[in-house]
Amino acid sequence: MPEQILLEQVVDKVRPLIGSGKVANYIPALGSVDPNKIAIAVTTADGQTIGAGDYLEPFSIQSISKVFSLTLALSLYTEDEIWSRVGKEPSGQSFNSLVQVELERGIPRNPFINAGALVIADLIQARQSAPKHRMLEEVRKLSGNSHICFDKNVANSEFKFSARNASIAYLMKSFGNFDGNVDTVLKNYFHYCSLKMNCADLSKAMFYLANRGKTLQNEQLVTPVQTRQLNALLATSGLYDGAGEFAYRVGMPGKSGVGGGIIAVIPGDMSICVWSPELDQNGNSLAGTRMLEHLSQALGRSIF
Ligand SMILES: NC(=O)CC[C@H](N)C(=O)O
Repeated sequence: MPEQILLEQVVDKVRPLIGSGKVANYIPALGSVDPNKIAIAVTTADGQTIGAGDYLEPFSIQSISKVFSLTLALSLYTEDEIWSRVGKEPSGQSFNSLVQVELERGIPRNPFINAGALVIADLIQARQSAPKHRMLEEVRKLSGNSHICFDKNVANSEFKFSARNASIAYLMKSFGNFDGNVDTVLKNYFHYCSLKMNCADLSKAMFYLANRGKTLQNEQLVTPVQTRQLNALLATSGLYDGAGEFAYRVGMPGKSGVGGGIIAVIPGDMSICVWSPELDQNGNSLAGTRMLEHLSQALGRSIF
């Protein structure tokens, strides 16, 4: 199990990499984040959370929310209902690619690229009243932090510059794979992405992925088999077009977001969250990936 001192060493080792990536600015409200922030937090099998760096500072979780929405959809729909509308394969394309949706007739490759997450948000919208509020309640419960909020500024900024995501949704609609009102579903999806959480919150909230589906509060959120399946999808598609490189260097199921956060899991042992806002060319946190690589080497742990 990692000790506090190890987490501090990991942060110190990687800090010099700040300056070699690029903060996402295609969502204008994200562009103003301080690139010098760096953090790691780990929740271990005994339920303890430790952290180093800015691990109590909230950031925009962005696509990490796609893990929460898929988990939620699994509780609302049968497997067939979900997997007839979205695939389970790595995309090999950027996270917001439009061409693949056209070529594959409106069925997104997996639930972690934008097209797939929009289908999942469409499914949630069809079965839940107040989906934004319900998601907020869920993440507050999973992390034990009742102060978690949406960042309205980020959500509105994304909606204002939503041409690409709206195009993806309309293209899927043209193939009959999108039922709801596009603007309504986009607004829900952007709110999920705009959730502000810190590394400690996220490592706690993702604990169920390391604990056979049981949350820190000892609730069975998904079954042990579903947990294994979620981790398999995270290992193959959680880091977009960088999933192979991430598997090679880090060797854990993981999910990144363009806010610079990455969550990762060692099943049975721990859930981890790192944060550093500058991204690599695939849209994954550059120093964040490196922190996970150092941690996995120091612990001698990987799923492979
Ligand atoms: N990779 C990401 O984190 C992308 C999420 C972002 N909200 C988008 O839709 O573009």
